[in-house]
Amino acid sequence: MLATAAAMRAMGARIERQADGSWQVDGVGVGGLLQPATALDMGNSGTSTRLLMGLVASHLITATFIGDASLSGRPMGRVIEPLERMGAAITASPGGRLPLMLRGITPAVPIEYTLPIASAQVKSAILLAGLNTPGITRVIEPIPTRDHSERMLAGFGATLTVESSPAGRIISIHGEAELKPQAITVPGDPSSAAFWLVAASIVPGSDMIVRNVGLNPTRTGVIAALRMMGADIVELDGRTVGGEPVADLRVRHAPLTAIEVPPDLAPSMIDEYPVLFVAAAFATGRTIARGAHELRVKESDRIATMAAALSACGVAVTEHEDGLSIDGSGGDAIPGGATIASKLDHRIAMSMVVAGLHAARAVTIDDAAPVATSYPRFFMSLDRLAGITGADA
Ligand SMILES: O=C(O)C1=C[C@@H](OP(=O)(O)O)[C@@H](O)[C@H](O)C1
Ligand SMILES: C=C(OP(=O)(O)O)C(=O)O
Repeated sequence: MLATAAAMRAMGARIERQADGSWQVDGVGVGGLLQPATALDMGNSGTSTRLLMGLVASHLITATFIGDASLSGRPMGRVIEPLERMGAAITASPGGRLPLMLRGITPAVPIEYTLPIASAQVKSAILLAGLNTPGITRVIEPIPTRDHSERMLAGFGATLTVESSPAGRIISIHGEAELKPQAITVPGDPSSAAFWLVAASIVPGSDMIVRNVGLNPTRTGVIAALRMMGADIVELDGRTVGGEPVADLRVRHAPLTAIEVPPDLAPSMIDEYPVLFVAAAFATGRTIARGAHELRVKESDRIATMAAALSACGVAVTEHEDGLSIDGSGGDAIPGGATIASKLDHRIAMSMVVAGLHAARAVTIDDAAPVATSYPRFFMSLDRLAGITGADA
């Protein structure tokens, strides 16, 4: 969030954090990002990088995108290819990686693009480029991915249509519409909630309510998988917030049973595999999760990193090219007693903290700073759950 705000400011947008914690953005209008920005430091965030590349692509801006060691190793070819088709000129480091320089163009060329991989980031990058592109820019997604961008763009008044077809979902955006300012309440992130759902499921005696969890159906794969394993998760007070379904979730400790995780859940739980692997480490039997090759190109190689982390804690893990098989403890504490390399990956750090909540010996994370990437208050919430006085969540 902070990296995105800084990058947007560098391009002329006025973005301020308010005293009540909300963000105020004074828009410059579609097409109005006029200031050339030299280096945009995107920190650790692939989403921010890929979406901003899309936004810049249809503006007369030349920007250099840089990031930390993790982000600099991640593939950007997936957005470079469609954005070049729209007319942007992009010079990337070998392998289509950061640092890269992107020269946007106005007017850009509208394209029709079928996503070769299920990626909401690629879809959103193209739609954002399409906002300032004359004509209709179209994305076809054979496998549905999270649809927050479509909901948000429609809510801001973009002319956007979504149709189903035999080829998949077709999302069309008509360029050059003016967007209307809005006040938006952002629901709680289901990816962050997943840590507490697993924590309560594995720690005996737990009974927890996680408030304000976004339950967009394109994001709820982890809840479906945990329920298949026997997790006791109940939705309370279902409502709509910011155009998204939201509920409070009550989760109680429950014995978990191993499953074969259906591969078609992958797009709706891609960021939750690390913590699902932790749940599997406490289940009875062997959990098999395959079809999640995309995990290899996240903040770290999440298949290899989680295999190493769980093995170090005494869990029997078999690594596959596209996932893991994990033999669970049957609900007992895992041995623990290891220092985990989080590899600049927030989800690894938080997942292994959760694993440490029911371990015979301490689980130590070598570097917990990356947690701030997606959940700066994670440790405050944890302290509050543990009843540590003065904690705030
Ligand atoms: O659109 C988004 O905000 C995201 C989409 C996902 O990436 P892909 O859809 O590219 O897999 C996800 O892994 C990432 O953490 C956030
Ligand atoms: C936030 C995440 O990813 P990205 O860096 O791709 O935005 C994530 O994978 O959890």
